[in-house]
Amino acid sequence: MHTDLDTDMDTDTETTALCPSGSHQASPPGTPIPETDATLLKKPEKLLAGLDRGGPPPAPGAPRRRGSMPVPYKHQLRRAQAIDELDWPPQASSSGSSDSLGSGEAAPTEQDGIFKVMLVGESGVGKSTLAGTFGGLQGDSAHEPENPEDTYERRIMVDKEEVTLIVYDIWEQGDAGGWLRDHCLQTGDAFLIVFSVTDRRSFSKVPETLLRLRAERPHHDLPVILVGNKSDLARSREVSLEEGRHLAGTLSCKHIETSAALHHNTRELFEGAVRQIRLRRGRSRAGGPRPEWGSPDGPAPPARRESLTKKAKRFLANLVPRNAKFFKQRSRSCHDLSVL
Ligand SMILES: Nc1nc2c(ncn2[C@@H]2O[C@H](COP(=O)(O)OP(=O)(O)OP(=O)(O)O)[C@@H](O)[C@H]2O)c(=O)[nH]1
Repeated sequence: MHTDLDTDMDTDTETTALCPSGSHQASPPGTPIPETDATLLKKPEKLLAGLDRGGPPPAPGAPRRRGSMPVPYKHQLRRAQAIDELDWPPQASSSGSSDSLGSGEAAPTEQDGIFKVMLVGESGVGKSTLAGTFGGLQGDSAHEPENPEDTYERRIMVDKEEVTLIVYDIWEQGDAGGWLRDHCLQTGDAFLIVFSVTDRRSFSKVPETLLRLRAERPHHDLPVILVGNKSDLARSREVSLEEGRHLAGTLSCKHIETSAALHHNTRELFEGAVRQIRLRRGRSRAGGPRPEWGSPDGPAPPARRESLTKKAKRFLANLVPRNAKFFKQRSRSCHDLSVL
């Protein structure tokens, strides 16, 4: 059982700094900052603003969102969906700000300092609790936060560089979540697919979620981290560490186990997500070495006419690298979030 509270993001002022809401100014190193300084985006408008920050202008001809449309807030999702599905068609995959990450285009903008991380996964695996630990709430398995938020924004130091990390906990299960789920998949710079190590079903859903993600953003080299949460519940464990790592290796993802309740590895997780995004941004800016088209790390080949069956076959083949040596390398490093 892990009880290493040193990993608590909120207590480490040496590498983690917060700033007052909206100011985005770095705090001097070592300055203790109260939890309330974490920027909590409470208003739905802010959720949208965060999602769209630095995003592209709407595509010409795309229908504008009506002012009367209910905001896409977790708790208003059913209403939003009932209004009009066409109100927000998914953006063309090549146009999103995040989408340029894996395209190999060097376009450094202010967006470079903003990292959008999406928590996805089955219900009850601990997404909100993880988000809460990032946002400065106490992860306590005995108490649900009274007003859990959906989005948390903080300025943090990662490898001596300050970044704005926005963590979204907006993933919804079932039909009701369709609209927001699609937007979530289109917007994230990195994805944390959370499962509970005490719930094998949540683990078995991981490949499906990843397939969906990669299908949604086929041209992009998206960082994905499989997060085995609730590692503190040793006696109820149904998924071993090895199984988690093996799946991550097979799917060419990263893997980490966390306990949101004990704040174990939560800081490593969020900092690791930032590093994974940075590594890809750096690679695309440096112009190489880029992964080959169609490799699990790389973008898909340029558009060409291809039958659906061929596309599906190519997509599935990409999930499991053919080269055994490559596969071994990937498997070995899946738990190291500071390397590609
Ligand atoms: N023991 C333990 N309990 C946890 C941990 N993380 C979350 N929980 C508990 O698991 C339950 C579900 O956690 P949530 O954070 O609500 O899970 P979720 O994935 O956000 O669930 P949905 O909102 O339904 O999608 C809560 O009772 C949490 O307190 C953990 O690391 N260890």
